[in-house]
Amino acid sequence: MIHVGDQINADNANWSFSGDLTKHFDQHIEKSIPFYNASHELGVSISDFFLDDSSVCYDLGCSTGKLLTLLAQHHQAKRIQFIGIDVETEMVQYAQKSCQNFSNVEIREENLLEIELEKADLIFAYYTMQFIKPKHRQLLFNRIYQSLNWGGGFLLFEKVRSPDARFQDMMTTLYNDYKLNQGYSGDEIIAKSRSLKGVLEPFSTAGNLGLLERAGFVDITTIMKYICFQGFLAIK
Ligand SMILES: C[S@@+](CC[C@H](N)C(=O)[O-])C[C@H]1O[C@@H](n2cnc3c(N)ncnc32)[C@H](O)[C@@H]1O
Repeated sequence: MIHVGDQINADNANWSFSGDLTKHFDQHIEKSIPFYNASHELGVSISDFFLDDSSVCYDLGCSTGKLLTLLAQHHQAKRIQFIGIDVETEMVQYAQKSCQNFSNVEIREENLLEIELEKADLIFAYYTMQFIKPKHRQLLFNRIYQSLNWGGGFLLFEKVRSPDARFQDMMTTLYNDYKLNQGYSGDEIIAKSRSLKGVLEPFSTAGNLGLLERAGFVDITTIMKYICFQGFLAIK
């Protein structure tokens, strides 16, 4: 029997990266995040400044392994060790398949909150930290800083909140327009934002800079910004 409110509650605060989403994930994220492919391409170009033959490079929250395949292709001639980490079994299995032709790419099923990171020259976290509970987030930024070699880079892409309510209203409206233009219906947009309650928790630009600085980063720049999406490059 269906009770009043069942439908409303079905999509409330229950977003998950598991199950069927994996198969459509790349299409879904490309449609949902402006300049998503461009942000990957930029990351690959920037990696030239940090990676050499002996480097370790992490992709934290690697999902389907798309960025790792681009990186591994780009650096084919080098013996870089690429490590992707994701907590969702289906994502990990999908990523392992996508990356199976690259012997130097390893995908690990691990919770970022429970692992030790090896010394690395470059760490990517694209739209992942926003899913780490705020109470744990600083700890993870600290670990990222500690695991980087001196001169190593951290590429962080996040959805960001605005510095005040007027800007936030504008950005929400602009982003809703963007999603409508991408073919999402109003119902789909509302259902997704309801499902993300308490799961996706974006910080503002200043909030992210605070996390980076408290972790120890001094040299930080913005490499991309569009509506409510921002890419930061921090160098140790
Ligand atoms: C928005 S997706 C990341 C997209 C991906 N980085 C890309 O560039 O296409 C967020 C990913 O982070 C993973 N994730 C969330 N919390 C995690 C955690 N505690 N440990 C490991 N992975 C986590 C999710 O399973 C999901 O695959």
